[in-house]
Amino acid sequence: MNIAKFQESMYKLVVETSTKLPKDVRRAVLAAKQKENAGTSAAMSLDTITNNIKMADDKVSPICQDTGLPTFKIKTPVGVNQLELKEAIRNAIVLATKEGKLRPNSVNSLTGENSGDNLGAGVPVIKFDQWEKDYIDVRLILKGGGCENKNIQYSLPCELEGLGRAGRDLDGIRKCVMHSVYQAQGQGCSAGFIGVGIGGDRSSGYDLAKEQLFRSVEDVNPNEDLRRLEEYVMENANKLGIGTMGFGGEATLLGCKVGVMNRIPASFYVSVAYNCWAFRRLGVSVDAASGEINEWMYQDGEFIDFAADEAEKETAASRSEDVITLEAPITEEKIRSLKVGDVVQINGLMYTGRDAIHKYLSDHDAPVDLNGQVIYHCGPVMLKDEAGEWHVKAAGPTTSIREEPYQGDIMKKFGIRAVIGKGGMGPKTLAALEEHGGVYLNAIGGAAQYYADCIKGVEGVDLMQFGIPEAMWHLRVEGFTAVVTMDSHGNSLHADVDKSSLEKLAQFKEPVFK
Ligand SMILES: O=C(O)C[C@H](O)C(=O)O
Ligand code: SF4
Repeated sequence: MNIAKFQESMYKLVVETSTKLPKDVRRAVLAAKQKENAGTSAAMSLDTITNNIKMADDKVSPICQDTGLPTFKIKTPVGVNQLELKEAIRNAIVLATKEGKLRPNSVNSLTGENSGDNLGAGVPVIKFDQWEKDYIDVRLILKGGGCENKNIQYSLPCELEGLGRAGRDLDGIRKCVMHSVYQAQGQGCSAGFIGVGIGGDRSSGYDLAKEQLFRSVEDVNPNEDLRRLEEYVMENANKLGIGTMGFGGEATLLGCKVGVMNRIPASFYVSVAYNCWAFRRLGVSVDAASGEINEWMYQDGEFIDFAADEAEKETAASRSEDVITLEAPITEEKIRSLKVGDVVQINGLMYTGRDAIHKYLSDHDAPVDLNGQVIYHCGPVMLKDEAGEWHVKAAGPTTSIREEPYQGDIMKKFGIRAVIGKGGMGPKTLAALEEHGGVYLNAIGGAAQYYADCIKGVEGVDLMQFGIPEAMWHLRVEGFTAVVTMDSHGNSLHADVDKSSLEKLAQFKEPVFK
């Protein structure tokens, strides 16, 4: 085996997976776009998403800033040295991180230290199997944290909100799968894809669910019951009205793949792996002697370019005359004039802050004056040039709900007027927005290239001890578009969509599969 060539092939696989969505996924995104109603927030989000896909293609830059937990599944002919392959993959990952194709994403779970190169205990995940064929099959998935957090495992029988009892049969499974889409709301950057694993134990059930994400979006399940289930879920989950980013709308689910394995008598698990629209998984077959790529997987059929009429166009929102401009410091009066549904464009400074910063700010002073300022829930991909200047390579929003325990208190403590993130926040933050005069702005999750393009300068950074994604970056932006989804008058689009989708979920209570 030419191991240097193999390493080069793995580097190509990593870069391609991070920067270019596969053909089957692109077709699913296009189909969603075609059924969304023009002029809605969901349609605007899909425009931003397709612009972003195109920008990532052109710049060979990460589609989304979150590299996820890189997971490789490899099949080798008998006799291939797997240790050697592992080392080559680790080298390829380090190189791709250095070049800004991946975000340094490997964090010591006890100390919080970011290794900086995407290596660390158990990371990346590399799983081997042997087979009788004479070539190597390597599949890679980069599944981000926001959608990973929306995975769910059901133990049957159980009671499900909206759907009642789910028993140990196909109809109980159907209810779990419908519920899994409801509970994700927009937080995993819907419209998403789900892999479902029926049976196994808690760990093999999730493995089976994730395995389904390696199927082509367009394949047909050879098991007749599972085919019916997949089709049922695709048809009906899209009636829940959750829509892209949870803004409400027609496209909630882009793919559903179900697999089954045996279980033991006492356990009956249904495990669901949720993947965002930025469904980055690819595969290659590699020649076992030369180490070269023979073939790319998931790349049959038509390539949707999202080009020409889309890429050059600004988003629907930024063309609209109703866009409200915000520039920090923002007054309370201005914030109180905003209401749910307003589209805003931010110019000027904003500060990133996510998990580590929120915890830090809850019991420390802020390193900068945050009065009237904007906090962006974002962990960007950053690169330093030779002159020591920082550049933003990808910078979409992160899931805001993780900051729910801190957000309201921090806004009041420091006088912050606006927070930007995705997926919305809960009742504690909503109450604080009303009391203090604050607003929650929902940016388009995964649109890391689109937002990186709005960032015109990096003016500083604080708290670098938390690592690149968690530091407080001072960003100068222009035309940064987001939607008001929680205002200072007690309104939350997220609470409304949750409520209406729960009502819709209840339509699916009656048995379907006998
Ligand atoms: O870590 C991130 O950048 C974001 C994460 O993928 C998320 O969806 O919240
Ligand atoms: S930010 Fe959204 S698109 Fe990116 S990995 Fe997280 S869930 Fe996926």
